[in-house]
Amino acid sequence: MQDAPAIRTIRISKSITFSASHRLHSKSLSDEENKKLYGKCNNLNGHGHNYKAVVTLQGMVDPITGMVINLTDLKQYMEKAIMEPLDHKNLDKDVPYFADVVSTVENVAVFVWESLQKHLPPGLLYKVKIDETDSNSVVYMGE
Ligand SMILES: Nc1nc2c(c(=O)[nH]1)N=C([C@H](O)[C@H](O)COP(=O)(O)OP(=O)(O)OP(=O)(O)O)CN2
Ligand SMILES: [Zn+2]
Repeated sequence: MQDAPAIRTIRISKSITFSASHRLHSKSLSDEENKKLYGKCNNLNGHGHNYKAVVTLQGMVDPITGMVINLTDLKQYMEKAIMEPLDHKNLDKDVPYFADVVSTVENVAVFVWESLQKHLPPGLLYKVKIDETDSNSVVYMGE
């Protein structure tokens, strides 16, 4: 008799890049306070980034398919949840979520998490990492 196959938990990641412009500005602060806090990032013209989003899922490896998720399917979910709403957008003007939420990289990560939760099969999302520049990045795990 054969042993039952081990049920293993794996974390699997896929990354994409998207380009977007934004301006750091809080509606809860005066213009002067905004300028003092955000400096050049509060300039009216805004500025752009090539963001990188790394999405990590955690789940069981299906013993039949050998997969936690088909990475081709994950790519489609990321297109819907990340590329469609954010790529080549002005975050503050084009994305309703950021109308009253400051478009920091922290809040971009929360947006991406919440958007993915609407598109992915339940219970799989583990971690979202957003690189805003080569030197600035955040990790959000839904806490
Ligand atoms: N907590 C946060 N602080 C800042 C954010 C942010 O999203 N969260 N964003 C900015 C700016 O928008 C900008 O994206 C980054 O600014 P900065 O790090 O000063 O960028 P530089 O390219 O000039 O920095 P280097 O480290 O020299 O690459 C600011 N703060
Ligand atoms: Zn910025």
